[in-house]
Amino acid sequence: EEWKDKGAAVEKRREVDANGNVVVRVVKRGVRDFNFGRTLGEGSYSTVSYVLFVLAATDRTTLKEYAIKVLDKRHIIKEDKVKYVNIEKNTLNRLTQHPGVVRLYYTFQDERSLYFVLDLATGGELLSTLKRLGTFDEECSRYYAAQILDTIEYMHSRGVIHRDLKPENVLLDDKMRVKITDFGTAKILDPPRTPRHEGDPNGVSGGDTGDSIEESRANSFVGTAEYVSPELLNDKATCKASDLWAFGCIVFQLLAGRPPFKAGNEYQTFQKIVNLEYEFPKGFPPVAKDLIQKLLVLDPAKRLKIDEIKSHEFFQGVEWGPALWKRKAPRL
Ligand SMILES: Nc1ncnc2c1ncn2[C@@H]1O[C@H](COP(=O)(O)OP(=O)(O)OP(=O)(O)O)[C@@H](O)[C@H]1O
Ligand SMILES: O=C(O)C[C@H](Cc1nc2cc(Cl)cc(Cl)c2[nH]1)c1ccc(Cl)cc1
Repeated sequence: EEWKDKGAAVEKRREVDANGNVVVRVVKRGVRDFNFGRTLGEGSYSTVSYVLFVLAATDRTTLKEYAIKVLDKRHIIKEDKVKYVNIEKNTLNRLTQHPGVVRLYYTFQDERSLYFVLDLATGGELLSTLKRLGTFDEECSRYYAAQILDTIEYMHSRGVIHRDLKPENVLLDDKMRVKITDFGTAKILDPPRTPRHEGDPNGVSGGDTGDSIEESRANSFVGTAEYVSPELLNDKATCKASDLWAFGCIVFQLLAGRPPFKAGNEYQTFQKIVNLEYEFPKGFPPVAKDLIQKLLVLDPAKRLKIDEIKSHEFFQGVEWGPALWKRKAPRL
């Protein structure tokens, strides 16, 4: 069927030419500029998912490989998800300078679909690797946890709270390096319009701080049960520390092979979270246990900050910054 390409995206690239002059190359891309290949994944077609599928695709001009996420316009409008799509686009456009975030190159549309052209993460989901191996040893856990934490630090520095961090949303590239995805439910902390009252270390924004309807709708979002923070359950508030609660759950899960809070149904899982009901399996490494106990703290203001986590004994010997992304992934 002829895909009449309506809105090609335009990307401006600054390059240096043979004579050393900086030139700005305008790159226009649409559906017809790609050869579409294998299916990488299907949208979960759960309530939030408006994703039809994610396909591998090759740029016909540069032969570079991408992942192209195809969204169904009709479904988005019917499910009233326009806001999520535009949050995903705006968030990804703010997070372009870090190896740990799936990079967005172009967006375009035709009459039926919207397209996100993204980094291709050929290593699949961290969750799949974890399920295959059962648990990670300490060295592997440290490597993946460090890259995830470094990426969370970058997101927060750009005023973005992910709000749905979980092993399914941590993809791996061809060098088994972390690529965090799924920003449709992220929160962008725009510069405070009104002076926030003291004691808001992380700019907590909740339904009752007089947020606009839009924001309170965004706050009506609840992440994935096992990783939801107590503050979201108690007062519908999300803050940067909520991502660090999820981080604590992920570190636990890498070493234990299961998340700390898991019950027969969502309601029971939520009960365990707000009552901090979890226990470590026998033989759980004590240093990791100490770190997790300082992350899975009910009061978000009392949770370790990112700098304190980076200097925790669990990350002893980890070289933070660019070096972290140059080292070879430990053999799983
Ligand atoms: N950049 C990518 N590279 C490779 N595979 C990807 C990429 N983005 C997504 N996928 C695969 O496609 C699947 C669906 O994509 P995505 O998670 O964005 O949609 P979704 O509707 O949010 O799905 P879910 O709700 O299951 O997370 C993912 O589970 C992942 O396996
Ligand atoms: O910002 C842009 O580039 C323009 C559009 C904005 C936009 N146009 C839309 C049309 C529909 Cl039907 C639904 C949504 Cl969410 C839409 N969002 C756009 C196009 C593609 C993608 Cl992936 C996101 C947003």
